[in-house]
Amino acid sequence: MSDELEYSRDASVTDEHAVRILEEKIRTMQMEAESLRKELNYYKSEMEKLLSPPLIEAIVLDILEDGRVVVKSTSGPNLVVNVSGTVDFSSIKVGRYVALNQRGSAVVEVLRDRDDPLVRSMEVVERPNVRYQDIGGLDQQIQEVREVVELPLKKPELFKELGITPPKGILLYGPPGTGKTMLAKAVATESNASFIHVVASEFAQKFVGEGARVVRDVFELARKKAPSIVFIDEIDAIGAKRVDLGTSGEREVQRTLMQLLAEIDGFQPLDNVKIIAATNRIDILDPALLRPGRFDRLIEIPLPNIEGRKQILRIYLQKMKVDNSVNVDELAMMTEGFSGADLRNLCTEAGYIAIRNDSNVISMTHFKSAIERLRSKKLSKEVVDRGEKYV
Ligand SMILES: Nc1ncnc2c1ncn2[C@@H]1O[C@H](COP(=O)(O)OP(=O)(O)OP(=O)(O)O)[C@@H](O)[C@H]1O
Repeated sequence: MSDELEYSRDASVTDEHAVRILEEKIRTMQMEAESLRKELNYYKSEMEKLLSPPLIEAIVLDILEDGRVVVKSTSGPNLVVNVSGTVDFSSIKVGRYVALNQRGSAVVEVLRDRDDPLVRSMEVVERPNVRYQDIGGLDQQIQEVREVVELPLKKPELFKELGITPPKGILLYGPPGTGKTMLAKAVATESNASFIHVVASEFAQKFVGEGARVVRDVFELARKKAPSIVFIDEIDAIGAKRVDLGTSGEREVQRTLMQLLAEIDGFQPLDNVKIIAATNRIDILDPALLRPGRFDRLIEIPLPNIEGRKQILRIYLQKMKVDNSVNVDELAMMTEGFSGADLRNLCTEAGYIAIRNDSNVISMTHFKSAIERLRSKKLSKEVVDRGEKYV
């Protein structure tokens, strides 16, 4: 091969390499340009936001037939305004917060519904459908709740006549999954009362700065829906013993608790609103909650004993297709330490095992496998709860 040929091959390899490098550079720069373009758009839109005039917040009071609405601006008079064509008219409702343009002449935006989070963490059931007979192993507790909640709601005159005051609030305490919520719902059903279910831990978290207002709203609703039962689950989230109130979060929880106490104190024992609270941690509750006239009737809802477990199992088994091998007494003996919720899960699990085994009826063998499975699940959960899990 001549020197000349060798040189020209070398030159063409070098050129190819240079082209590849240049192409790579172009690609990188194109990507940079794209990202700079995005950044530019972001800053442009931020600048627009800063320069745009502020809107006026208002609440809708009425919707007129001609398509205009009456609003009350949060700091001013009532106004009759038009609704901008960009707004979905069907989303405008009385009581909804909207934004008016700067001149205050038209609704230009419908704002997030303020009540949304409240509604989400508060369930209102006009008539729950849990009955006393759906609850197993709590006969004595049911009896007590009937006397102190159901009877005063149904027959207040009886108490007036005899001159006795029933408790305004009762506290159900005991381990998770033992039927506290069920019991509260059942009293509401049997007393023909509305059931307002609030989870205290949720509103302590969700309503930063608004806990006290939410408590007020809950009780206002309870009065409107009376006869009613306000069920406050996990009350320890707002009713734990006072800590040193160093942080604003602690002060907030404290304000929520004070409002709750004020609401309870505002009721008369024979008003047709009753408060049932529930906790797994009675040991940490603020004694202020347990003073006479507040939650002064404490009812323990323990894990079911063997008789209780039999009763609960019977409730669930009667709805299931089981064969003759299934022995309730034996199952109750094998499930020491199980809560009502665990027993319900056991029945469901046994059903799944039967399905997996192509069986159209549930047998004792299915139950035994389900117990094994649930026991090991419970065990690993306990380990995790105690923080003993190795990672
Ligand atoms: N005593 C019981 N009888 C029948 N079913 C029960 C019983 N206890 C619990 N269950 C079943 O377990 C489910 C959960 O129970 P529930 O919510 O009432 O427990 P809880 O004590 O309120 O628990 P938590 O403290 O976790 O809120 C119920 O919906 C029901 O299916």
